[in-house]
Amino acid sequence: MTAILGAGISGLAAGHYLLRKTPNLPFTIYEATDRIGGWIRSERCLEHGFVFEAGPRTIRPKGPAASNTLQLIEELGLAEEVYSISSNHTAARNRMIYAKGKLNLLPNSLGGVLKTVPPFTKPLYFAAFRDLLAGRSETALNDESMYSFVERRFGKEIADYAVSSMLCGICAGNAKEISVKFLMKDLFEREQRHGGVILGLLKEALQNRKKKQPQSDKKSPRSQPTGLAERAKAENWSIYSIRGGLQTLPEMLAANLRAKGVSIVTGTRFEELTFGRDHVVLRVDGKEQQLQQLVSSIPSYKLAKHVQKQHPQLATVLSSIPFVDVCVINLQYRKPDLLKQDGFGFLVPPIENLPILGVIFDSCCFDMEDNTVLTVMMGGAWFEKWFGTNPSEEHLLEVALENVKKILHIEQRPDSYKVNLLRKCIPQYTVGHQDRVKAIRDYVEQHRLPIVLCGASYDGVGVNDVILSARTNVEKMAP
Ligand SMILES: Cc1cc2nc3c(=O)[nH]c(=O)nc-3n(C[C@H](O)[C@H](O)[C@H](O)COP(=O)(O)OP(=O)(O)OC[C@H]3O[C@@H](n4cnc5c(N)ncnc54)[C@H](O)[C@@H]3O)c2cc1C
Ligand SMILES: C=Cc1c2[nH]c(c1C)Cc1[nH]c(c(CCC(=O)O)c1C)Cc1[nH]c(c(C)c1CCC(=O)O)Cc1[nH]c(c(C)c1C=C)C2
Repeated sequence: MTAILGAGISGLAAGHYLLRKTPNLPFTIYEATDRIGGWIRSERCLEHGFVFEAGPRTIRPKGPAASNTLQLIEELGLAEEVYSISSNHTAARNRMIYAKGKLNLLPNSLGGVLKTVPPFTKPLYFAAFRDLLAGRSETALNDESMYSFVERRFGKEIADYAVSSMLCGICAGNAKEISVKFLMKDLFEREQRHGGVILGLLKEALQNRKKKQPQSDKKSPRSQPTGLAERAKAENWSIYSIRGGLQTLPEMLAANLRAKGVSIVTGTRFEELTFGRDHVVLRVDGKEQQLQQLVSSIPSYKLAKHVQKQHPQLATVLSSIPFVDVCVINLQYRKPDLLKQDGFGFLVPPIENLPILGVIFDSCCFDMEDNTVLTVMMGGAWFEKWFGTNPSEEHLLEVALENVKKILHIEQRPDSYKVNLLRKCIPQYTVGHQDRVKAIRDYVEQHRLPIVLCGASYDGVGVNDVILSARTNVEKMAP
């Protein structure tokens, strides 16, 4: 017997891959809340034709992890429900940052890199020169913060405006705390190896030319694009979602699993986890079950509580991965075209010292009939600084509306809104994260604990990453 803890997207994906690996092995998925999907939550207003997404709304189609998600979508028969946004759509081209009192379009072409574009005071290619001239870091580093790496190599402006905003828009995190390996592992390793990022890129390009080895020879079977991934490439998708909201994806996964006999139990809490030799005992709602293996897709800090008694050392590392709170406020105005500028939305760099992280222009990305729909995101690494520990919904809404008025000049009240306070929703891959995850997995292996870990706490925070994390870790399980 096997069980999966958590029915967020990673737990459900783990179920999908487990069923494929061992079709005759019975298993149950236990979910603590009364719904499936975890942070993926779409509230559909059929009457007025719009969707409020409380969590993720778009998925990236490029790269091996992305191809894996597209393959899953095809396997679930959802290919025709995909809603794609091509790279030349305004929602893909226009990403903005609010800085120095106005919205600034980020460069999306080579031309933009050659000119001086506000809020930057020099053309962006200057940053490449800076890296070439900066030389090697004085001491070899194992890890450092994203901010410190980018400031050292490319300068303070790039660190303050480009990288700090990008991190807000991916993990609601502080670039001064997040590990450079979270998004720039390759660049960091190039610097450590070659003494510079651009220098490393140039040297490697030369070496590759000498070897004349076609890249395609090196691809693993998993990264070979299949049907939908080929279509995404041919149609030049920038991002995509699913009609009716992203929640369709976990819903279809769950329906598919249930149709094949998998039991998904919601509203249940497992009380105790006891590891024995080659088995694990799970106590759920007063009943004990002996399992050969367990897949945990729940957040690391929650798992920590359950292993604390038997494995305090493991619990300490698990609970050392920090998480932040994000407030997501959806706003709907029953009037189209309230926005003066089309685009995906804007981010606010922390140096601006404003209480919002950014705003997504949902109705520019997706067809929302005659509505303007926006999502304001607030908090993250700065949640307590701005909102204390227990802010009221009214206060959060007023802060969001004040900033929408100030930045987007929308003065009217929304026709409908939803305030979602998502506690501990995004793990922070702070400096040392890679070593922490290695320590966790080494401990599990050395103590032969029959548990497999997947989900956002370990191998990446995007939807693609957590689905791939589920697949990779389930495929590694003993038969
Ligand atoms: C505001 C926001 C915006 C985002 N935007 C994007 C985006 O645009 N694109 C993108 O790719 N990604 C985005 N993400 C990230 C993505 O949504 C998450 O990484 C992903 O949904 C995490 O899935 P998961 O299954 O690992 O974890 P979760 O969704 O946290 O699922 C874990 C499940 O385990 C359950 N659980 C917890 N404890 C127990 C227990 N003791 N017993 C049983 N069950 C338990 C929980 O209730 C939950 O259902 C965003 C995330 C947030 C919060
Ligand atoms: C302001 C808060 C957040 C916004 N989105 C997220 C948060 C926390 C979460 C999120 N967004 C993206 C990912 C990663 C997906 C992946 O890599 O698989 C996550 C976890 C995608 C993303 N969104 C923005 C950027 C620059 C990225 C990186 C990938 C890409 O280029 O698509 C921009 C962006 N995010 C938010 C806003 C307001 C925004 C504005 C331009 C909100």
